Amino acid sequence: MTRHVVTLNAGSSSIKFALFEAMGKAGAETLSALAIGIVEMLGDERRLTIHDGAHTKIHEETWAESAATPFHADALRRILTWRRAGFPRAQVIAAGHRVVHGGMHYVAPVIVTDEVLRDLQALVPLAPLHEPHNIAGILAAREAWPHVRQVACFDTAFHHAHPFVNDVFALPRHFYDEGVRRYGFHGLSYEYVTGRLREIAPFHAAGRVVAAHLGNGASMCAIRDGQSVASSMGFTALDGLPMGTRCGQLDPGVVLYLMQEKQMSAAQVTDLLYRESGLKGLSGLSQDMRELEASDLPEAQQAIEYFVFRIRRELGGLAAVLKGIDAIVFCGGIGENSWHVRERVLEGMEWIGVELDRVANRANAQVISSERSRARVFVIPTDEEAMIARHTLAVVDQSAEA
Ligand SMILES: Nc1ncnc2c1ncn2[C@@H]1O[C@H](COP(=O)(O)OP(=O)(O)O)[C@@H](O)[C@H]1O
Ligand SMILES: CC(=O)OP(=O)(O)O
Ligand SMILES: [Mg+2]
Repeated sequence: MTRHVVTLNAGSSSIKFALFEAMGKAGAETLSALAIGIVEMLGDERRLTIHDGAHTKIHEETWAESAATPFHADALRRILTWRRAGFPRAQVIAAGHRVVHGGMHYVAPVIVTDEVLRDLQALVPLAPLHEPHNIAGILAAREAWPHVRQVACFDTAFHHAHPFVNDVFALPRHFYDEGVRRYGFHGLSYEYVTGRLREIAPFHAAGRVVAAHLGNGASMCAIRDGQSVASSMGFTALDGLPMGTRCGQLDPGVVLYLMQEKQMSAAQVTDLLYRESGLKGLSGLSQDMRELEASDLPEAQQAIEYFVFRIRRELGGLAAVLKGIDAIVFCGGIGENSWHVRERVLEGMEWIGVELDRVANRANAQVISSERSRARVFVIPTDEEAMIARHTLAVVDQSAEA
C-alpha cells in the first residue's frame, strides 16, 4: 500500500512543508520524503522553494502579494497547486501540523476537531510567536483540503512525563494544578534525534543524554533512556537559552521593573522579550548566527559569548540532573553547522567526561568527541517533518482501528 502525508510547520513569515510517501504494511511502513519546501514572506514578495528527498532543488517561484493577503491561505494554495501538478498521483490521506504548545491536556498527537482548535486558541498567549501561526496553518489547510484529516503534533508532548521537580515553579500550589508549569518545547526534534541516536549508538541512547536544539529557537533537554527528564524551556518558549530574538532565562524582577518603573504595557514587554531580545538585542546587529560570526563588532562577539556561556551552564545543570552524561547531541541550524559554537561550548569540559576532536568538529562529523572521551558527542541533523509524518500516520491508523 502506498500512501502520502503532507507535513506543515507554520511560522509567522514562513511555512515549512514536506510530502512523504509511506510504503509497506500499515504500522510498519517506511517513510521517504518526496519533497521538502518552504514558502517565505519577504516583504510584499513571496517565494516557494522545493527540494527533493536528495536535497536537489526541484522548484522555485516568486510572486507579489500585498501584505493584506492572508499569508497562510495564500501559501497553502501555492503548495497544493504545485503538489497536484508535481505529484498528481499522490494519495494524500492526512496533513500533519507542528503545534508548539499542547498545554496540560495534549500529551500525544491528535486529529484536529473544532474542540481541539478551541483548546489551542486558549494557548495562544503561552506561545505568541508560534501558536497563532500553527492554528492559521491548520485552518488554511482545512479550508483548502476539506477531505484530508488534519493531525496536530505537539512540541510539548515529548516532555509530558517530567518528574514533578523538573515541572514545577515555586509558586503557591494551585498554580501548578492550573497548568502553570514547565512544559519544554522542541519535543519533535528531540524525539527524532533520540530515535536516530538509537540507530547510530544504541548503547549511548539507552544512557544519559543531553541534547541541544540550537536554531532560531534554542533549548536543551536531559534525556534518560530515551525519555525527557528536564528541559531548559519552561511555561513558554522564552525560558532557558538566549535565542535569535528571545531573551532566555530572566529574573522575573526585570519584568516587574519594566512594567512598574518603565510603564511598559504587557504587550510591549511581550514584544521586547520575544522579538527584540536574545542575539538580536544583545548584538544590535542580527538574530542570525552566521552574521554574528562574520562580524567584527564587539557586541556581536559578546552576543555569541553569552549564548555559549548559557549553553555551558545548562549543560552542567542538566548533567547534574542526570548524575553524569554518556552522550551529548547537537542539532538545529546552529548545532548542526556552527563548529565554532560547538568548540567553545565543549572547551574545558573534560571534567564532565568530554574531550573534543577538533578536526572532526570542524568537519561537522557525526561524532565529534575524541577516542579518549568518556562521553560521546554527536551532531545529528534533526528532522521535525519526518517525526510529524510518522505521528500523523500512526494517529490515522489508530483512528481507523477504533
Ligand atoms: N553554517 C552555519 N554557521 C553558523 N550558523 C548557522 C549556519 N547555518 C545556519 N546557522 C544558523 O542557524 C539558525 C537557524 O536555525 P534553524 O534551525 O534553521 O532555525 P528554525 O528554527 O527557523 O528552523 C540561524 O541563527 C542561522 O544563522
Ligand atoms: C519552540 C521553539 O522555539 O520553536 P522554534 O525553534 O521553531 O522557534
Ligand atoms: Mg526551529
